[in-house]
Amino acid sequence: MSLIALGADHGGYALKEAIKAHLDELGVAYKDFGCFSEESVDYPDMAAPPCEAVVSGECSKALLFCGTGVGISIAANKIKGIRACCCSDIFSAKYTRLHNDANALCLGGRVVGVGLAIELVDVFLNTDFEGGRHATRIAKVAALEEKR
Ligand SMILES: O=C(CO)[C@H](O)[C@H](O)COP(=O)(O)O
Repeated sequence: MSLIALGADHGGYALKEAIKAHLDELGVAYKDFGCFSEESVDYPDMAAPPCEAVVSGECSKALLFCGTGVGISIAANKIKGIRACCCSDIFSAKYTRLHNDANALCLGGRVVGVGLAIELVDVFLNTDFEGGRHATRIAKVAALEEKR
């Protein structure tokens, strides 16, 4: 598995650290774009560097964390080429890969526990895009980006 980009604000910092320990156990390589403490930071600032690493091809996917997972997903989805999904259930984490080819998973450190977060990350990282009719729809999403 290629390099995974990690990013978090202070509300997601502790969960990011827990997921790093899990990725270490699995031997999955990652690049941590911060934050590096629970000092307050702004989630748009923390979303941009890992998402840009995905868009540039340096990293294959991003795992993003804030308090709810929502703010950092909103910010991530402003970056051209990013398809970010905020998930707290396994079905959505699986289908956002199968149908949406999501390249960023956003988790809420104040919403999900470590055990569920690990399962969400595992299904997200290990599920491939189905393509076919879904590729047509992804192309239409990309066309919407071009209109901005
Ligand atoms: O979840 C978030 C964004 O969606 C942030 O982590 C949350 O808003 C931070 O809140 P506070 O500054 O009160 O710690």
